[in-house]
Amino acid sequence: MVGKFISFEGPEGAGKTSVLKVLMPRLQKQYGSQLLITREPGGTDNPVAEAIRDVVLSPAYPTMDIRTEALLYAASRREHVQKTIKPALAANKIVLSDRFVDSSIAYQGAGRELGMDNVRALNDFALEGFLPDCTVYFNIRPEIGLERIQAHRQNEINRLDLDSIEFHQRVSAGYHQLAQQDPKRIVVIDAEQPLEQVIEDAWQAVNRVLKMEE
Ligand SMILES: Nc1ncnc2c1ncn2[C@@H]1O[C@H](COP(=O)(O)OP(=O)(O)OP(=O)(O)O)[C@@H](O)[C@H]1O
Ligand SMILES: Cc1cn([C@H]2C[C@H](O)[C@@H](COP(=O)(O)O)O2)c(=O)[nH]c1=O
Repeated sequence: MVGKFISFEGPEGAGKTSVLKVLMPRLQKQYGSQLLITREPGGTDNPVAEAIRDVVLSPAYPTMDIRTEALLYAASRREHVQKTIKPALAANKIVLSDRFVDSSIAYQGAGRELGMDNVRALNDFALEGFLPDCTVYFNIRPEIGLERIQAHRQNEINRLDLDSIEFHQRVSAGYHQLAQQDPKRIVVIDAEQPLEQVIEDAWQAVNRVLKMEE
């Protein structure tokens, strides 16, 4: 098996974490220690990236400058790629990340209106051309995702969950633009379906990539 890097993307409450919880044991059964599940901001066993996560998601800094925020995400991603993702791929592991660079282009570029191309350029500096082999995009109307979060997660709302519906609509439009621009990499699944069906669609998308070079 050759190393593969897959990212999950989508607006708040799209179901990425719920799906990962189910896919993780299935994939572990098949690939054992060759599987690495990670997330952004931050990253598995990556203290620097996790420290940046604590700052960038903290509700303690509601007035953080939006360029500072974009730079922090990119810095955390650089550390994640260099110290966690690339070494795992070099060891032929499968790396599955809950969010990656498309989150920055959609949230900071489109949502915060820094410009998708500007945020892409910032991240090009951090990533030096590195991208996932496949990105599974959980497509959901932002209102539905936010409703799910409000219903289930009253106690763990982060700073971005508190942004306006207009912000989340711009994020969603940004993701749609990304999916149109890169249909070979970004697989769109309907995240408004019942969870069991979303799990199945994500499973198919992941397996399509993993089976390619077996
Ligand atoms: N297909 C679904 N139908 C109904 N409810 C769902 C579905 N998928 C997830 N949920 C519920 O929606 C809430 C948010 O799901 P989850 O945390 O998995 O989303 P997420 O994409 O990881 O969100 P975030 O990026 O904001 O952390 C959870 O309470 C979960 O139980
Ligand atoms: C990687 C990344 C993330 N974000 C935002 C998106 C979410 O609101 C939070 C992450 O928490 P979740 O539980 O995964 O939803 O961070 C962002 O704005 N930009 C990024 O690059």
